[in-house]
Amino acid sequence: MCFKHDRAVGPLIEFFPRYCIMPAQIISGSETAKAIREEIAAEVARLKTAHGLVPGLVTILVGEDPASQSYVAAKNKTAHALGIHSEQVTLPAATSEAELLGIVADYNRNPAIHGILVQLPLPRHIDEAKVLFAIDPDKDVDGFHPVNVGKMMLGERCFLPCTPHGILELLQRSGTETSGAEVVVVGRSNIVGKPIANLMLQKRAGGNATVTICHTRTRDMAFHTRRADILIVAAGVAKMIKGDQIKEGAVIIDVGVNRIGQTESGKALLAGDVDFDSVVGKAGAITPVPGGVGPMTITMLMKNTLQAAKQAAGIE
Ligand SMILES: Nc1nc2c(c(=O)[nH]1)N[C@@H](CN(C=O)c1ccc(C(=O)N[C@@H](CCC(=O)O)C(=O)O)cc1)CN2
Repeated sequence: MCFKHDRAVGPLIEFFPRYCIMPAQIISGSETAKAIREEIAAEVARLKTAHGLVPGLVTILVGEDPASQSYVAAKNKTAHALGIHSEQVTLPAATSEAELLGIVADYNRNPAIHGILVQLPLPRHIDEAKVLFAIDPDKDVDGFHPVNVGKMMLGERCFLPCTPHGILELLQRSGTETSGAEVVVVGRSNIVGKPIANLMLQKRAGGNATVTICHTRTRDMAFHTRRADILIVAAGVAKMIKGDQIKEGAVIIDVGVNRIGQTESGKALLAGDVDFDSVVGKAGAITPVPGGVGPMTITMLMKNTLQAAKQAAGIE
């Protein structure tokens, strides 16, 4: 016997026999993001009244990738809704590396802009590292500059990359105990896999866990994923983790946003890196896609922009 992952059935659970499959708790990124955004909006309003300070963000988009266009639009819309000044620079795909570096240099000098975000991926002819390294580390609200990456590794105060930062918040606010837990990260990207593994390891960042990182060359992936109390999947492969690859009661953080088709109304049909339907009856808790980690990424960008503005103004 089984039933849907509908929280409305919660009160009925005690009447079900023990062999019933309990659905996982849904860790809602949309709800958590909403709560954090309210906190940010309140602080932005306070800064304006008390200090005449308005945090400023610039988003730079090169090319016409539809997903990137929608993420950048969402970033600007969210900034606006929270009272953060935002500017969008949209450049053709043929923009040269030198032109882009020139624009970054201009914003490095612009006192009204506290945060600079260059949307990734960049067209192939542009050296991504060169552009990210050109951003002033004090305005690097993506947390991708080596100064911030190094500080993060050392547990120093810095801008944390937005997706891993969002995952930390989701774990903390959902009451997930990470200290001493077996955490398995699937994926080793610079944006998610490497930083979240590092943060989960660190005592200071709140992780304090035992961490394993799996990747495309890992020989027996399921051997590792089945040991995880907390499984974080950022592999970019739709539905790759199935129910038989996880431990009963594990907390599953699904970072994947894969476009697997279209709905009847023409909207993109999304799937995570985790096969939600086969996992939800076995996991203790899970983030959905959409509505899980994604909304947290944009929210933590706003939090970093607020932090950048306060640091620039010398406000604690
Ligand atoms: N400069 C950066 N580039 C990229 C980053 C980043 O953090 N900085 N991360 C990703 C893309 N990304 C933000 O830019 C991002 C991805 C997904 C979402 C999101 O809200 N997803 C929704 C679904 C939205 C949809 O319909 O596609 C969800 O999961 O609910 C936000 C931001 C790569 N590039």
